[in-house]
Amino acid sequence: MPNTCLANMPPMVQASDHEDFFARPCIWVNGPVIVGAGPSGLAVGACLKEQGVPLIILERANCIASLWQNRTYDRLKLHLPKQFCQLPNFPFPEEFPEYPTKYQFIEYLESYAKHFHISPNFNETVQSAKYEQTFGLWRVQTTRESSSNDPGDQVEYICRWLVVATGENAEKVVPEFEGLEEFGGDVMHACDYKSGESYSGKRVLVVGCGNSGMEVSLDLCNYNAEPSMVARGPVHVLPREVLGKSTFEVAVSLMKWQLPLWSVDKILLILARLILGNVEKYGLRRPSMGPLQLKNTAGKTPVLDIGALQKIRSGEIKVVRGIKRFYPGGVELPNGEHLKIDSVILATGYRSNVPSWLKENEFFSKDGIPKNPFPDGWKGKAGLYAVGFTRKGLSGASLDAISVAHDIAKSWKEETKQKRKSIGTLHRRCISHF
Ligand SMILES: Cc1cc2nc3c(=O)[nH]c(=O)nc-3n(C[C@H](O)[C@H](O)[C@H](O)COP(=O)(O)OP(=O)(O)OC[C@H]3O[C@@H](n4cnc5c(N)ncnc54)[C@H](O)[C@@H]3O)c2cc1C
Ligand SMILES: NC(=O)C1=CN([C@@H]2O[C@H](COP(=O)(O)OP(=O)(O)OC[C@H]3O[C@@H](n4cnc5c(N)ncnc54)[C@H](OP(=O)(O)O)[C@@H]3O)[C@@H](O)[C@H]2O)C=CC1
Ligand SMILES: O=C(O)C(=O)Cc1c[nH]c2ccccc12
Repeated sequence: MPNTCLANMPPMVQASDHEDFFARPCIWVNGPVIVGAGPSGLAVGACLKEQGVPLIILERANCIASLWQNRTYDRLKLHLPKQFCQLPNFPFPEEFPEYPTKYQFIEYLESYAKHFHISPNFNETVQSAKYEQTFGLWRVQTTRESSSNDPGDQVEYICRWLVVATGENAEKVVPEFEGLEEFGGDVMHACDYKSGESYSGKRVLVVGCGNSGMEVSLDLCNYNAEPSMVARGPVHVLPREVLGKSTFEVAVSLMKWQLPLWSVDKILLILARLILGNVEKYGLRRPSMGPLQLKNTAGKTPVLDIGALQKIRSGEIKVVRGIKRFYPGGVELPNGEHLKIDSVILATGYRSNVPSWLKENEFFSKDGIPKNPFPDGWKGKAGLYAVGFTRKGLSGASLDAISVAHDIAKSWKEETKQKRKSIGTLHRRCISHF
């Protein structure tokens, strides 16, 4: 851990917090604290290291990229071409296919961390982060777990810069449904789904028709299960490729020509209609706003079809309009129809967890996403930064990481030069308290 020191009571302690401070060891970090070791945390860590800035990364899981390692299904592949998914200053290996598998992506991220000598503090969950105006410093409180039945050590970090890299998909969304407790079959969220192997011959209700709902339904078909997919609201389905070129790349090229977003959307929808036909006749209603505008404004990702639509056309995936209530062994739909089902998979999406731990409400909205949209959502006040909340996937995270690291490096260099003396004093006080 670079440039840190331990103390059990730093000088900026406030009266009301005395009890807390005595209980927690306190660690001074001469550089930013980064929360989260997913692609965003790794990318900003790498960019900071390149500029000689010391940092620490706190990660609640026991590995890097825990979303990819622990919360995704076996057959997942990146659905944007690899050039849009690589992190700064370290390309994908040439032999990787255009759409790397999740295992290849994880391998890439592991070598990324190794290349930049990034070693996060694992099993350490940030419980709260608060700016102390009086001292101009952040207090970041964590729980460190050494085993699953360990209540955990409480630790506090003090730093000048805080980088939030906990992701747009930090927590699963689990809606409530009438009667689900009485249903009796197994119910899981898509983040716990690995493969359709154990569902062979089973009738499965997949709730949600985003990329997860579509791909889980497709995977279930491939294992001879019988999925019914709930498409409650409208959804954009686009082909992953247009005449052999990725649809995403086509959109990016059109935007480089300075075409307005709505006209790029129009072109994408015409291409989708030519390639996929009218998907509305299968129960997949299109939103009134175009796919890219909807992604930018509401964060709703269009489905990039990798084969589910063919299974919908053939009737192997049944599309249903909604859920009225569950009962033992079945579900009633809003039109009064009843389906017998064995299992339920909730592909109902994810949310940010920032409001649960960051004590701040100016920069982040109540949904835990920066209030200012891309490209202005990476810098808050008082040394607060966000990486990976752009609604632009991995390419947005990389752009944020470069901006954030550049900005922190600049002020770190200025402030450490100026404040070497006062930090030295704090250092000595920390050490003297140890
Ligand atoms: C199934 C799936 C497939 C996807 N495919 C693509 C794709 O092909 N292309 C693309 O561009 N995007 C894709 N995405 C979007 C995805 O969010 C990004 O690719 C990427 O994972 C975002 O990286 P991140 O580091 O911002 O967030 P995450 O990968 O979610 O990493 C955040 C990390 O923060 C940690 N964390 C959270 N809270 C705390 C806390 N309080 N204390 C400490 N640590 C904490 C988490 O454990 C996690 O490891 C996909 C998302 C999903 C769910
Ligand atoms: N291969 C890949 O790269 C993949 C990428 N991903 C990405 O992961 C992210 C998350 O995707 P995903 O998990 O699909 O989540 P999304 O948020 O995209 O989709 C959630 C779905 O659940 C539905 N839903 C939510 N609540 C209810 C409810 N109470 N009743 C009925 N339906 C409900 C939503 O419907 P409504 O619209 O009506 O609210 C929507 O269809 C996206 O960015 C996606 O692109 C996911 C899988 C694969
Ligand atoms: O797959 C995801 O979740 C992404 O966020 C990738 C992505 C970023 N911008 C897009 C626009 C259209 C489709 C996917 C994406």
